[in-house]
Amino acid sequence: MSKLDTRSIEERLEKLEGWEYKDNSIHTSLEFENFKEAFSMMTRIAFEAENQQHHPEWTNVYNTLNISLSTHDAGGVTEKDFKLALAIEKLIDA
Ligand SMILES: C[C@H](O)[C@H](O)[C@H]1CNC2=NC(N)=NC(=O)C2=N1
Repeated sequence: MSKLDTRSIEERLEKLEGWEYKDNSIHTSLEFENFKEAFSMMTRIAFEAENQQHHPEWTNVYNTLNISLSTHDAGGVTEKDFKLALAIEKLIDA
């Protein structure tokens, strides 16, 4: 999977509300009602990540979740990151 250039990353980001490109990754920040809701969503995302064999870098503090996606093997952002980001958006909207 080859690394996408900045222009194609920005183009794809137009369809992903709340995501931005910085530090060679795409990022989002989510806020939930409480810790249980945040961790429940992390569990759902974890199963999806395992299915895709593509995994987030993330931090959780109480009700907040910060997610960064990049493809380590490619040294940047690839289609794999957008595939996982879209799946995360679907889980959030579900
Ligand atoms: C062999 C295995 O599929 C690879 O190590 C995968 C696992 N999950 C991964 N996740 C992410 N975010 N980037 C990778 O390059 C990556 N590589």
